[in-house]
Amino acid sequence: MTTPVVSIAFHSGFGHTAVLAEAVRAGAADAGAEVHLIDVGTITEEQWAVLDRSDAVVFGSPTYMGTASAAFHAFAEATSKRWAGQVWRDKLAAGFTNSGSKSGDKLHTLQFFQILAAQLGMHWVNLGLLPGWNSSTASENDLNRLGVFTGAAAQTDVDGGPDAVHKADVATAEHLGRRVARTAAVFLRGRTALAA
Ligand SMILES: Cc1cc2nc3c(=O)[nH]c(=O)nc-3n(C[C@H](O)[C@H](O)[C@H](O)COP(=O)(O)O)c2cc1C
Repeated sequence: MTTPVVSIAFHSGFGHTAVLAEAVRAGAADAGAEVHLIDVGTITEEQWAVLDRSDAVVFGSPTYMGTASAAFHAFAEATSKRWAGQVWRDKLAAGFTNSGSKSGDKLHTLQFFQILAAQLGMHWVNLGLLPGWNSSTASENDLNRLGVFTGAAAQTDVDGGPDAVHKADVATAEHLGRRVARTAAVFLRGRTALAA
C-alpha cells in the first residue's frame, strides 16, 4: 500500500502553535503517514517541493488580530505561484490555530485557511469530532473542548509558555493529524484504483 505524505505548513511566533504542529505530526505518523513539519517563516525551495509532492497539507498559525499571522499570510500569498496552474488541486487540506482568548475570533483564521484551500483547488478535511465541554457533566479535558467543527482550535493563556498549551487541545490536534492521514490513505487508494 502506498504511504500518504502529509505536510504541516505552520507558523508560530512564540512556540505555542508549534506544540500543536508537533501534535498533528504525531497523530499523522501514528496513522501511518510520511510526515513533514514545515515552518513557513523559513520555508526553502526544497520544502516547497515537499509540499508539491504531498497528498495533504495541514495549515497552522496562531490567531493574530483575528486572522493568521503575517508570516503565514506571506506564505499564503506565495502559494499564488501554485494557484495559477492549480498545482495543488485535489490535495487534501486541513487547519489548526491557537489564540489567547477562549474565542479570540479564531474561527476566522480557520475560515481563512478554508478559503486558501478552496482557491488552490484542495479538498477540506474538517475535525470530525462532536463538541466537548458543553454540558454539566462534561470536562474541559474533553477532546474538542472549544466546540469547533472546522479544524483543531486551541486556547493558551497569554501569560503561559508553550508548555501551558492545554493537553485536551494537544490531543485534539493529534486527532486531526490521524484523521487527515487516514483520509489521505483513502484518497490514495481511490486514485490507484481509478488509474488501474
Ligand atoms: C500580534 C498579536 C496579535 C494577537 N491577536 C490575538 C487575537 O486576535 N485573538 C486572540 O485570542 N489572541 C491573540 N493573540 C494571542 C496569541 O494568539 C496567543 O498568544 C498565541 O498563543 C500565540 O501563539 P504562538 O506562540 O504560536 O505565536 C495575539 C498575539 C499577538 C502577538
